[in-house]
Amino acid sequence: MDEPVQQDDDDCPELVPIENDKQIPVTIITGYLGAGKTTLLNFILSEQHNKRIAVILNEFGEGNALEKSLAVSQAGELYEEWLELRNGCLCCSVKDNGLKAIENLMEKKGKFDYILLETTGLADPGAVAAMFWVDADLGSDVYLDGIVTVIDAKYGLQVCNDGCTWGFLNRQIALADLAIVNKTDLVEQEALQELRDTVRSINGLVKILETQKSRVDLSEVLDLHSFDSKDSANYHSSSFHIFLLCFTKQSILTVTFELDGNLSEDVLNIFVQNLLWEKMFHNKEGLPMTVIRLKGIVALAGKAHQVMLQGVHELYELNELPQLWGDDPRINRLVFIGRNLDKDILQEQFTSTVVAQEKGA
Ligand SMILES: Nc1nc2c(ncn2[C@@H]2O[C@H](COP(=O)(O)OP(=O)(O)OP(=O)(O)O)[C@@H](O)[C@H]2O)c(=O)[nH]1
Ligand SMILES: [Zn+2]
Repeated sequence: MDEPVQQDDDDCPELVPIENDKQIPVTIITGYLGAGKTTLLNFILSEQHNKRIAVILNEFGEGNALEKSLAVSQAGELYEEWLELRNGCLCCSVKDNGLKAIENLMEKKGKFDYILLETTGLADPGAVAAMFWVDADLGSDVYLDGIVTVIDAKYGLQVCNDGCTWGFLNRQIALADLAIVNKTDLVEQEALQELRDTVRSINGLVKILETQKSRVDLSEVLDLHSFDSKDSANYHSSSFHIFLLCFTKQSILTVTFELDGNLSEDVLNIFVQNLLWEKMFHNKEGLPMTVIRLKGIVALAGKAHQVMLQGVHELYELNELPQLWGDDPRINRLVFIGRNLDKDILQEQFTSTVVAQEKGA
């Protein structure tokens, strides 16, 4: 039976929305820096699903413009809203921004029937998920369908065992309904088994899938209804309570800069290898800069297309994008996330090696 529809007195008749009392499922996609979240999101969007899917990206640091352009360039005409985290501390900032983003989405309700929310690699999914619980009490238009945590098969264990970052991934695994162990092409069976055991030891209930390029069967990811029963709701909200404790990002910093001009691919490779492999650059305290995640759009000499730079720990790749520079200024935009980063030194190194060499050539 239909519930009586409540209407405001001052509603103009023609503005009354088409009745749509169906709640929209939200899947939270979480996982450490560079694990393959955006790859999963793009894979879901490109698969046959007969759903109109909205995407919300959760932002860490200052790399907004770049994150946006990366998402747009990869996923084409998807609809986006942005969650911005000013200081990187989710529990302090996600709630208001998050609800606002959802409200904005709600205004466009009817245009889509599923929401995918990618959190930053340093997000506490508990804080993000709790946002939906709060709202659920108020009779929300959305419901949390499930939390999916993407884990890097190569670097997952390293992160798990590293005291500094231990917390992020463990929280992400602890709260997951589904764990996707991605990048299985980069590891041997033995390492994979060790990772599986670690995931299982953190979360005894989680379903574990193994993927390359985050290719999953959509039925394993969407419409999980993980939180449907009251019992599981109670179980989860009590864990949210624990995970909502405020924690800082410790020494992980984001550095972004933009520089115009064409870069030589060879010299760029040398810079990236010096940074990621040789750990050649140091901050003012003399500590080596360690990059966990590197992203960029670069203009390579002689190339009409934009080129995307992607790095995760020591691995990196350069890929030509479909986008042409055209009349746009050829500006290189770079985002570095890691420890002991110093913007001035990094930018100066980049300029003196990559940009200067190119100019001198
Ligand atoms: N070798 C290999 N690389 C992969 C695989 N899946 C994704 N990648 C690469 O890993 C890098 C990071 O992928 P993203 O999907 O951007 O990772 P993310 O988790 O969204 O990254 P952040 O949002 O920055 O935390 C990209 O260069 C991908 O091409 C995989 O199965 N194997
Ligand atoms: Zn991403």
